[in-house]
Amino acid sequence: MSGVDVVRGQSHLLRGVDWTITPEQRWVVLGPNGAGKTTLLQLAGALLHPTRGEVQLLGETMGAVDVFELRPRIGLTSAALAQRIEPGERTGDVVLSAGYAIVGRGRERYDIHDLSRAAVLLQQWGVQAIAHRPFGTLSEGERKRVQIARALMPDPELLLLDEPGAGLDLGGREDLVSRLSDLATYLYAPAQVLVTHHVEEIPPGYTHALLLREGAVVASGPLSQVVTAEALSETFGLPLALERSDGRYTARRQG
Ligand SMILES: Nc1ncnc2c1ncn2[C@@H]1O[C@H](COP(=O)(O)OP(=O)(O)OP(=O)(O)O)[C@@H](O)[C@H]1O
Repeated sequence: MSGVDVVRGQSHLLRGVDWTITPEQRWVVLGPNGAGKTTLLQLAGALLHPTRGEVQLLGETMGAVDVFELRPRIGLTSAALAQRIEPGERTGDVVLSAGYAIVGRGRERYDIHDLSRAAVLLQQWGVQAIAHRPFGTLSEGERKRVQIARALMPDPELLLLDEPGAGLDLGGREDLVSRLSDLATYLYAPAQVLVTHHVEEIPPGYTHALLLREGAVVASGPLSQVVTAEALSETFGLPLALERSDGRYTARRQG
């Protein structure tokens, strides 16, 4: 992204964003409510065009490419997408049908490669035992893992995760962080962007961070240089103390 603005009416949702992601990088995007994180992810997911500036995705320039060709190359999970999944849909089919970029299993034909890839992903994300159950009967943690398995099904080149830790209990969060950490360090995994409000959710193995406040980038670059008490305090607008131990971060208000 180069000099990107997103403007709606009088509001600047994003202003002057410059951001480059290379395939081996794993980025965390941090910022308070309303900072523009979801808007940034929609740009990265070819779901939104910038008002000004240029967005290049997977070698294509937005505005000069058919977004319907680009979108299957990008895996995305978000609360908005999760709401579109039919509660009665069989969990295994939620993952399987992603190969066709549809929600729910229709009359498509799945070959043995689709079926075995879905089976591997269900197993990797710990939801194989509940693959027969309707999606609506799953816990929040199980749903989050199914959505990530679904996003990975088309073997995307870029994986975008919008607040996958939201609504999870401590055990669910820790399980998710550890699975995301495994995915981050897997050599053939896609480039990854994880949006979160909480430094506790940064998976070990993530390499870079972008901090957003009021639509503007406060800092971006290698994780250890960007996720600092000073930069986080500026981003969230309150004095914060930060600790790092075994690759995990914790933050609390200072004073
Ligand atoms: N179509 C729109 N018109 C006007 N303002 C909008 C529009 N869409 C989003 N906004 C505003 O833009 C700002 C950024 O929204 P966005 O959802 O990107 O933030 P966010 O960082 O993801 O927030 P949260 O952490 O609460 O999910 C918010 O103040 C939101 O109200």
